[in-house]
Amino acid sequence: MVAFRKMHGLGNDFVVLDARPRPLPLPAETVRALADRRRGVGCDQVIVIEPPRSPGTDAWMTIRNPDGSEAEACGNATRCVAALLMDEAGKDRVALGTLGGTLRAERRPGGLVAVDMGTPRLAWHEIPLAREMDTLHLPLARDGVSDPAACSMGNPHATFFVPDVAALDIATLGLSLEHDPLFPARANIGFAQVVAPDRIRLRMWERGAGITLACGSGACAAVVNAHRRGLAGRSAAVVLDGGELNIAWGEDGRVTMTGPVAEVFTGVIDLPAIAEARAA
Ligand SMILES: N[C@H](CCC[C@H](N)C(=O)O)C(=O)O
Repeated sequence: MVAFRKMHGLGNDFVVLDARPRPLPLPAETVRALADRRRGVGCDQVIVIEPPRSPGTDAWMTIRNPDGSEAEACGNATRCVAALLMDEAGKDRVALGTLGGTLRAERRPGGLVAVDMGTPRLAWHEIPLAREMDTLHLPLARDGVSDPAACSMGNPHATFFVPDVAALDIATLGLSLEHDPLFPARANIGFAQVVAPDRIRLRMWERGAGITLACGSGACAAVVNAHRRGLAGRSAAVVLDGGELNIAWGEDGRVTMTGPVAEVFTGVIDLPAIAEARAA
């Protein structure tokens, strides 16, 4: 049996496992079973805390999508795991190693957590895209949306700017765009309505997960891409279905994301058993 914590950031929810005491091999079918909202615990991502892999970091964080794929970044989960580690150690700041780089987090008033999400990667091959092009204007369109901007926060993001996010069929658009051949590693798809230079309404289709109530890296990408397009300032409140994140793209090039965290319940689970039961 393995203990887990159920956490979320603005409703973007996670099953958090702790593999620091001992390795926790997670084959794709086990991740899919854990994330299954009817036959498992249910979550948007499975997060595994592992021993640190580089000096100066407190732990390593592995991010798995419900389809079993691994992601390089997860802003909302980073806040949750950072809060967990700070509470555990009685510290006010921690550093987490991820595939997307080292992320430093610290407590903010009101139970909020701020994460330095690093510098966005803006070149076509860093997103990555299938061929050389201007990442500010991608030749991509579907019903009613076109001309997105792209950047990477460690994970790939395309942001479409639209007049009314409520009018879009995100499920249909998102599924098709995530798998467009322009994105050799697929992509997270954001639909952003710039309400004001410091306020963006954002709905997300996440790579490997589908529609989520919030996406931290997606919120960072939306502010970066909006600013690059001259549509917003360097900081903005990003209003997602699940609530608001504060995003600031500093003059130093680094993006800071600030938002809440929540732990809902804990439990124990037999990982091999749920994978077998789901496969039955
Ligand atoms: N689906 C994303 C990972 C989770 C990102 C999101 N939950 C966040 O808060 O950043 C990807 O495959 O890149």
